[in-house]
Amino acid sequence: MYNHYQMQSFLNTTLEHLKKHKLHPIPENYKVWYEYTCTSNTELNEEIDALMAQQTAISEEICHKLLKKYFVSNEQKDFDAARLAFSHLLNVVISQISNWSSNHGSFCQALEKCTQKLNSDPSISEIKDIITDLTQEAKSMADASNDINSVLGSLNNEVKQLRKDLEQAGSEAVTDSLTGVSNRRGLDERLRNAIAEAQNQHSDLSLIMIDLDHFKTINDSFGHNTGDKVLKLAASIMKKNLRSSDFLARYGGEEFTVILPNTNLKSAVKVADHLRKAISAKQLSTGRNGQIIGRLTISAGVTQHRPQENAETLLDRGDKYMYKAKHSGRNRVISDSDLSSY
Ligand SMILES: Nc1nc2c(ncn2[C@@H]2O[C@H](COP(=O)(O)OP(=O)(O)OP(=O)(O)O)[C@@H](O)[C@H]2O)c(=O)[nH]1
Repeated sequence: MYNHYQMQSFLNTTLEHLKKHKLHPIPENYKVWYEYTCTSNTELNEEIDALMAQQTAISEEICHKLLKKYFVSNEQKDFDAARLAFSHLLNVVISQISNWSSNHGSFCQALEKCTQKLNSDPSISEIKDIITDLTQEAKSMADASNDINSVLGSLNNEVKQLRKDLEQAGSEAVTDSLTGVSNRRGLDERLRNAIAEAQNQHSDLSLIMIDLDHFKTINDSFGHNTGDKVLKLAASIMKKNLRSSDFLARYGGEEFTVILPNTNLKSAVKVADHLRKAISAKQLSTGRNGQIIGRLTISAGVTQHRPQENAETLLDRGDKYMYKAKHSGRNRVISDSDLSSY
């Protein structure tokens, strides 16, 4: 375990490397150079040293390759660790800023002392000394202030940029790149929180599992690109037809999940049926030559959270109802009230 000063020095050195190689301070680049600075991975250090010895510029691309090569075995775990290390080091920067601020405060105190001496009826030679001290203090304070202000300014910008990159990386990690709605990871996080809230507040919580019907036929008949567009369209129709408190996620493939906080089963069934109608209302055609795709339908399983139940059981039950809706002919909604034995 590193102490505060070691971490501080790793931070400075890592940032220097990023600056020297003109790399964006994003978590991935940070991970590579932080590991290099800590010399915790001999092979990585040897490879970077060899590249630098050949005068090879360590570009974003090389950083990405190094990241994949040395940390790919458990990418998610490493990425999370990098995010944690990053957050921790941001706190170190913030504490550095506050240290500098308190130094700045002590310069002001020294100045106040000189003023007090001047007010205590000093002799002419004492006044001369005070004036000399005062001039020196004022000069060094001005110098220090300039230095501190410029360091504070650049550090502040650095921190803001790092935080922005970190937030962006965090939000990318929970967003499905095709549809723009939450991905499975984001869903898991949100569902855990929604269950905890429902349990603490004794409130209702329902869930809808949705699967697009015969989606393979769209891909097979019109191509994968058209399939992708249909997926995006389905997600955007659903998003438009949900309240802002509801949470839509792409569960995977052509399956979506909606979390509905403060919603009982009856209302959730109405929402699912509303989504089903909204999606099938649109006659779809391909963009280029306007070939008719037809109407898209969905099968949905709706279930309400039961006391003490975890996310996995809730999702499983919603999934079972959704498959039941498929097997009962598709384009329909099946819920707890239809299948109480599940
Ligand atoms: N275009 C596209 N297709 C996807 C994506 N993810 C999954 N698919 C396709 O979705 C199709 C799902 O097919 P199936 O599981 O057989 O289901 P289905 O054809 O919708 O039939 P039912 O669910 O039984 O109504 C597969 O062909 C997948 O390749 C994606 O991101 N883009």
